Amino acid sequence: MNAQAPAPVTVTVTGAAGQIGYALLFRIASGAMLGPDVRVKLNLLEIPQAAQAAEGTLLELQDCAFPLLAGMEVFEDPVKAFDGANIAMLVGARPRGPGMERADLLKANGGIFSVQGQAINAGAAADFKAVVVGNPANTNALIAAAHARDVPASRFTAMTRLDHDRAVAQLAAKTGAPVSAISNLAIWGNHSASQYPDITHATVSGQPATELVDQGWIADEFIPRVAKRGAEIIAVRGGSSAASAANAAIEHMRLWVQGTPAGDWTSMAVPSDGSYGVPAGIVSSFPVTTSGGDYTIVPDLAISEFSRARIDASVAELLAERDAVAELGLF
Ligand SMILES: NC(=O)C1=CN([C@@H]2O[C@H](COP(=O)(O)OP(=O)(O)OC[C@H]3O[C@@H](n4cnc5c(N)ncnc54)[C@H](O)[C@@H]3O)[C@@H](O)[C@H]2O)C=CC1
Ligand SMILES: O=C([O-])CC(=O)C(=O)O
Repeated sequence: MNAQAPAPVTVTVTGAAGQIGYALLFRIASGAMLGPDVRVKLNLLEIPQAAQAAEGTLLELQDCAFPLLAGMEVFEDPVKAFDGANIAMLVGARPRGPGMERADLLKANGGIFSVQGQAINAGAAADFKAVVVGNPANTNALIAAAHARDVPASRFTAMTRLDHDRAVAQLAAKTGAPVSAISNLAIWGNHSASQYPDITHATVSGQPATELVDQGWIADEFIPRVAKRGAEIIAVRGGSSAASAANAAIEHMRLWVQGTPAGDWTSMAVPSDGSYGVPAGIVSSFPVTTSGGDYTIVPDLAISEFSRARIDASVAELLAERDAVAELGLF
């Protein structure tokens, strides 16, 4: 090893023993997220009941002999797990159990994300960046940011790249074009069934997507199919999306760190700056471009009446979630 090689990037992964964690860790260690020349140190955070399973995953990571993997450790203490973290993949969350109301779910996850926000505040690196995958992802990001007072809220984002990829794949299947021909598709709002997958600015091989599909398909098939795809996967697979969610988390962070390609954007849920009438502070999905490790909400897009109504409906749901966690004293 060259003595002057840059220090490895510390990536903290929560919920490391879960199904998304298992699909995520090996690809991060292989260089798929940060590039083929960037060494990584993996900090795996789990609850005590799952820490042994995470230790087992470490053994398998060791057995891969990844040249870029500079260290790895399992933690049960969030303060230790986030100490020096450059990047956090916040996957671990409490799933909805039998008889749990929405407020119970928000409360259980609010407890997790407030503690993790405090731990991030205590010791994360100056260039810290987080993507929240664990549901309800947008509101969990809001809670974590609120408890990390010294870290800019803009560093806490939530994942809607899976929705973005699902939408690209559906549009490709409908038009018969390869996925690589599709650009400028956007997801707005919440990572929930209220999200708005928007093809009004999308192109397929340079041609406006709206010239290739009819409005009936967009409203009655495309939007509900993408928005309810998580439930469709659960119904067909018998378990929630795992490898596709891990892939999207890698893409989210890869694009944030390495930049979006010229002429295209990605979708990320980020704290609103008031753009497009989305109240400031709400963690809502927008089309964003990225460069030099920063992101920018794409400005000045024309928003049709059809789009406006759908963005507003999803934002209303986010405001209701924010009010619910505020009532619980979590935000
Ligand atoms: N944003 C998105 O597009 C998607 C989000 N999800 C969400 O991702 C989350 C994880 O999904 P899976 O991996 O399938 O679930 P899973 O149940 O297989 O794994 C979750 C893991 O998190 C751990 N965990 C729970 N509390 C923790 C804490 N306080 N600290 C550290 N770890 C903790 C559990 O022990 C478990 O190992 C779920 O909330 C799921 O709804 C899933 C798919 C897509
Ligand atoms: O729907 C779920 O429970 C998991 C999820 O967030 C998705 O697949 O988009």
